[in-house]
Amino acid sequence: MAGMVLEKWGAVWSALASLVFLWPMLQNHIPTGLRQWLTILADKLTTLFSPYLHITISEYGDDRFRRSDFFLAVEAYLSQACARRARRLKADLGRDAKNLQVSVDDNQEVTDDFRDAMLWWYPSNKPTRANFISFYPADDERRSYRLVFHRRHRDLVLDEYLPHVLAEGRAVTVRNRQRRLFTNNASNSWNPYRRGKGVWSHVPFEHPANFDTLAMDPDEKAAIIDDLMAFKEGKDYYVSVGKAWKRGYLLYGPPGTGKSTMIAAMANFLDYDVYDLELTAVKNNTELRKLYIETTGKSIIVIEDIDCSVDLTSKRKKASGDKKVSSEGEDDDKPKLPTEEKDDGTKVTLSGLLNFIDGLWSACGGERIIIFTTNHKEKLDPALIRRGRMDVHIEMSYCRFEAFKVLAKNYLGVEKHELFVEIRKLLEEADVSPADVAENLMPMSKKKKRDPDVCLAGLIEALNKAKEEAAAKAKEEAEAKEKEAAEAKEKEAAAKAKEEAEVKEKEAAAKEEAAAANGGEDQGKANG
Ligand SMILES: Nc1ncnc2c1ncn2[C@@H]1O[C@H](COP(=O)(O)OP(=O)(O)OP(=O)(O)O)[C@@H](O)[C@H]1O
Ligand SMILES: [Mg+2]
Repeated sequence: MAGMVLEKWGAVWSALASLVFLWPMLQNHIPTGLRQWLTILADKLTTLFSPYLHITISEYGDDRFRRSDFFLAVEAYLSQACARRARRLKADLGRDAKNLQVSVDDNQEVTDDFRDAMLWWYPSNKPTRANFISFYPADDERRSYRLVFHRRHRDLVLDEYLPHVLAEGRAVTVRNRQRRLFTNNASNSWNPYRRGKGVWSHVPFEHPANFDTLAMDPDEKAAIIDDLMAFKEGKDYYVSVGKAWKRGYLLYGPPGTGKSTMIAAMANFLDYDVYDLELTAVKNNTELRKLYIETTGKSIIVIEDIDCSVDLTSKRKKASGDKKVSSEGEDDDKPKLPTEEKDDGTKVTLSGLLNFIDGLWSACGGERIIIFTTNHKEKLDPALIRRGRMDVHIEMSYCRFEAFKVLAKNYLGVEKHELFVEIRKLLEEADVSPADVAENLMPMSKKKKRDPDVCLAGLIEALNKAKEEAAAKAKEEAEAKEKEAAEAKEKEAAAKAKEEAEVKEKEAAAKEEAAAANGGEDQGKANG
């Protein structure tokens, strides 16, 4: 008996299973017209009986290139502004990892009211490719939010509520923003699922540098701050002159003069994210462009030691000639690029980099600052650093007295000291980097114990040493030059003497010949 019942149910299950299995095929056999009509009918019935309207906001727009700003705003709005109304919350450490941040849990519906209108938000995760297994969820999940509301609130929602959500969401994002330091290099090594995708990985940006502690000429510093302010608030200006909202800075100078520190100070001053672009890790121009598109607005893109990253010098003709090939040449196995570039082990070309800085793509997505640093400005291709690409050239030079005063104030808390006069003189005579000066002012040994007298005396000693070394080096160089000059002179003299001897020899030979000829003539005459 039990067996019979089981058998019956078994039959029902298998019938159901085959229906489920066959449904997609059956669907194909219903004529398209009928199917459309059925869909419309179903929609009509729903609208007739359900007074609710739906709006869907999906993560990626139609272009599928960047995440939709509106989606991000909705996410922020829901996680913050509506958190109190949700039942399931999640908590995390917020900005600076100090305060707790509570937000709506994933997949939790949220109710909101706006001017007495009730609205419901439903999040959804839709896999884009159902039969594709990936360990990296962000890849094949497409998220969206659905907003449901009564149709009598239609105008209210479209005209007022959604703009309100956008504005509020953006404000929340700004408030909660933990500034980040991105790199394109780490992604290739530590996360195997992202290997080779050319995306950025990030850590919180926590560099403490700021313009107050940056040692340099006060006037130059003020000019830079002015420039940054003008940039930050210059949106309308850039629109009015028809330029992309971006600015390039070239920081050049010897090692240890504060180039990297300056970048951190700029980022802290502007409250921007930093993208540290490691050019040697970029495969080709296409990847470079991809990296650029993935950066967000309000960011500083940095390429440190640009002269060392890729050999971009003196290849411009070659590179721009190959512009088309290289910008589309993603295929690694096609040896289309010039051989010099292959030697570097990298295929980012100068033209690719120029496009990166001010090509059409560079205007996508908000304000950006691009900074190059180098120790050898003269090695760079003029095209790369011409105004318009690198708008401001900032020289970070050796420590002079004005810069020293800032360091003394930071490290020792002194603004005046009797030793300053001597230090001033020595700083004019010796080229030392701020990093060296700072090292001398930093009382690491217990003996110094932050005693300004001891530290400054130590600095004077170091400066004197640097001066002597510089003098010795200069002397050595001068001697070498002299020696070279003397050798050259000697060589010249020898060459001249040889030449003269040769000339003399030739002359003598000519004379002899003439004499011989004369002798023959005389003899002839005598014979005649
Ligand atoms: N102008 C400066 N003001 C304050 N501190 C400085 C300055 N220059 C250098 N320093 C100190 O020296 C250290 C090294 O400086 P930084 O890394 O900025 O030099 P850099 O110019 O980037 O050198 P490199 O060319 O070798 O990259 C920093 O930790 C910083 O504390
Ligand atoms: Mg540096």
